[in-house]
Amino acid sequence: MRTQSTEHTVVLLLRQCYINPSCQARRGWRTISSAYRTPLQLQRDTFGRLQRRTYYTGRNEKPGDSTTYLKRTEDRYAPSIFDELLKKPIVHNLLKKPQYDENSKPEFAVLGGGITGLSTAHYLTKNIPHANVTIYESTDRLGGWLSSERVAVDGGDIVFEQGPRSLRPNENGSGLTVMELIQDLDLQDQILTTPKDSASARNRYIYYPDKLVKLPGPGTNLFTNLFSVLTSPALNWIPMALWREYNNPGRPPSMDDESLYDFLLRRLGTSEAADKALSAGLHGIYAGDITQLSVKSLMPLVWSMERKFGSIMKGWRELGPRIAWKNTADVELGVELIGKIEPSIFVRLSQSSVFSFKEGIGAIPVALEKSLRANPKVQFKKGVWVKSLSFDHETENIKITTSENVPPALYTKVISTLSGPNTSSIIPQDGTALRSPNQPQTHLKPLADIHSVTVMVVNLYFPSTTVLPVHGFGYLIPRAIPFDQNPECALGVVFDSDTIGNQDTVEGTKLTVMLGGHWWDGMDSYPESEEGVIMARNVIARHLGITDEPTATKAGLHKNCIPQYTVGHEARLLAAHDELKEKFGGGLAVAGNSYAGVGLSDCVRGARDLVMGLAYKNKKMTGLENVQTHTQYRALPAPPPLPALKY
Ligand SMILES: C=Cc1c2[nH]c(c1C)Cc1[nH]c(c(CCC(=O)O)c1C)Cc1[nH]c(c(C)c1CCC(=O)O)Cc1[nH]c(c(C)c1C=C)C2
Repeated sequence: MRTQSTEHTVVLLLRQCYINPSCQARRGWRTISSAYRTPLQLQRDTFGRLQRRTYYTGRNEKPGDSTTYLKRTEDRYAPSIFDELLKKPIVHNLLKKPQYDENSKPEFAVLGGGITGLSTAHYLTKNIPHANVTIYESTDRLGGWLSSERVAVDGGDIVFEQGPRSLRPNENGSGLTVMELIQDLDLQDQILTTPKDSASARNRYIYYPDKLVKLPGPGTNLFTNLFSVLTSPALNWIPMALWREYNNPGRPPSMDDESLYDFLLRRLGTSEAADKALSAGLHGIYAGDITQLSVKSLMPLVWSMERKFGSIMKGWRELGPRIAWKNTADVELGVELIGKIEPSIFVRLSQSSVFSFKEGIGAIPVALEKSLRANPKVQFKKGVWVKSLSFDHETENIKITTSENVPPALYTKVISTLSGPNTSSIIPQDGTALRSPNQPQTHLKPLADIHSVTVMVVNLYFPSTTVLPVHGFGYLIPRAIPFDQNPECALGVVFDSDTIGNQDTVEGTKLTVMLGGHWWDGMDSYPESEEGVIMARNVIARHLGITDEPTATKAGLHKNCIPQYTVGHEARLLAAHDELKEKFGGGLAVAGNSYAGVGLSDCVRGARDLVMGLAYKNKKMTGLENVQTHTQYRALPAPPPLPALKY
C-alpha cells in the first residue's frame, strides 16, 4: 500500500514536470539557441570563483505579454519557445488527425519478422485497427536477431541468449517506448531487474594489454578511480587528453562528419583514447571499427556540443549540473509517453541498471507474435521471401512479387524492416529483375551502401559458481590489444550470470564470448560452431584463467547482424529519403537497425515513430524524416534523481 502511494507520488511529480505549466522544472526549460540568448558570461564572485551569469531574451512568461525581458539564469525563467515545444506534442495528441479514413481498407505489408517488423505490425493494429497487415518473413522463425533458448543442464535448465540479453531503462523516448510496449503486451509479471548497486552495474572492465582493468565509475571510491587513471597504461592518457580537449579549438564550419577515431585524435591530441579505451566500447555496441564509424551518427550529443561550445568540456562547464543537453525529438516523445506508463512499471524499471524477462529478451517477440496472431486483421507469411517490389502506376500501390507461386500482391503501403542492402536488392532497375543475393540491384544505392558486420556469439555454462576471478558486467577488448593476446579476434566477454539473475533453475556461471565483428570484414568463410567454442574457451583461458570444461555450450554465427553507421551515414539516409519519395510516391517506408540506432529499444521506437507518423501526420512518410532531428539538442533542466524505492 505504502509502495503504491510512493510510486504514484513519483510519477505524478514526473508528469507535472513535463505537463503542468506551473511546474518549476517546466518553467526552467530553456534553449541555448543563439537566437534566444546572448552568449554566456562568466564573472568572478567575491571568493574569486568563476560564476555563470547567463542572460536570456524572449517573451515575458505572462500569457499574452510579448515584451522583451532580460532574465538571469538563476531565475529559471522559461522563454516562450519551451511552451511551444511542450504544447506541441500535447496538442498534437489531443488533435491528432487520423490519416486513414475508417471506411477505407488500407493494406499494409511489413517486410521482415524481426523485432522491428513485429513492433511495426503491433503499432499498426493499435493505431489503424481497420487496416489489414501482412508480415513477410523469409525464414521459419520470428524475432530475428533476438533469440533466447532454454537449455537443459544437470539438475535444471538455463537460458542462453544469442542476441541482446538485457535492456537498459532510461527515461528518454526509446526507453519509455519499451516500457509502453511491455505494458501493451502485459509482460510486467515476467520482468527481472538488476539493481543499480549490483556488481554488474558497478564493475566494467577492459582487457589491456594483458589483464583486466576496471573502468573508473561512480560505484568506486574517488581515490581508487584516481589511482587507476594515473597508473594504468590503459587509462593514464586521460588527464592530458582532457586538458587538450578543453583547450583545442572547435572544428572548422565546413566539416560535416568524421570518424570517431579522427574526432578523438583531433580533440584529445592522442590516439590512445581511441586505441586503448573507446574502441572497446564500440566493440561492445557495434562490434565495429572506430576508424570507420561516424561520430555524427553515433555521438550526436558530443558532435553538437563541439559545434555549440567549441569543446565538450567547455559545454559541460557552461551548462552546469542542473542543465541537461537533450535531444528535441526524445523530449517530445517523453512528454507524450510519460503519462501513459503505469507507475509500477516505470518506477520498478527506473530503479534498475538493466532488465530482462524470465524467459529472456525473446519474451518480447514471443508476446508480440501471440498478440498479433489473435488479431484476424493480421496475416503471417513465414518462409516466404519477397523477390521484388515496384510502384504500380495504374493503382498507385506497391506491387510485391514473392517466392510463393501466386500473382503479385498490391499494397497501399509497404514497410521494409529488412537491412538497407536487402531493401535495395528487391528494387528492380527495370521493373522485372528479381532479388538475388549475389547481384544486388543499385536502386536505393545509399541503402545498399550500409555495411554490416558478422558476429559469432558463444554461450558457455559451468556448474561451478566460483570460476570467475572477478565479478561484474564483463569485459571488452580494445583495438590496441597485442595480437598474441587475442588471435581469436574476440570483441568481449559478458558475465551473464552476474548480469541477470533468476532466469535459471540451477546455480552456475554463464558467460558469452563475442568473436569477429569488423575484424572479420572481407572474410569469405567463418568458423564452424565447434571451432567457435574452442576459440571462446581459449579466450577465457588466456584472459580469465578459466580452464574448466563447460557442461553446456552454444555457438551461433550471425551474418551481417550489426549495421555500421560509418562516416557519411546521415547524408546517405537523406539521399535515400529523397529517392523513396521520388520513386515510390510515399508507398514504401523503411525502419529497423540500419537507420537510427542498432539497439532493441531504438528499433521499437523507430517502428512506433513511423507508424504514429503514418497514422496521424502523413501517409507518405518514408521513415527517414527524423534523420536530422536526432542531432538537434536543447538545454533543459536535468531531471531530479528518483527517490530510492524498495521493491
Ligand atoms: C549480441 C551482440 C550485440 C552486440 N552489440 C549489440 C548486440 C545485440 C547491440 C548493443 N549492445 C549494447 C548496446 C547499447 C545498449 C545500451 O545499453 O545502451 C547495443 C545497442 C550494450 C551491450 N553490449 C554487450 C551487452 C551485453 C550489452 C547490453 C545490451 C545487450 O544485452 O545487448 C556486450 C557485447 N555486445 C556485443 C559485443 C561484441 C559485446 C561484447 C562483450 C555486440
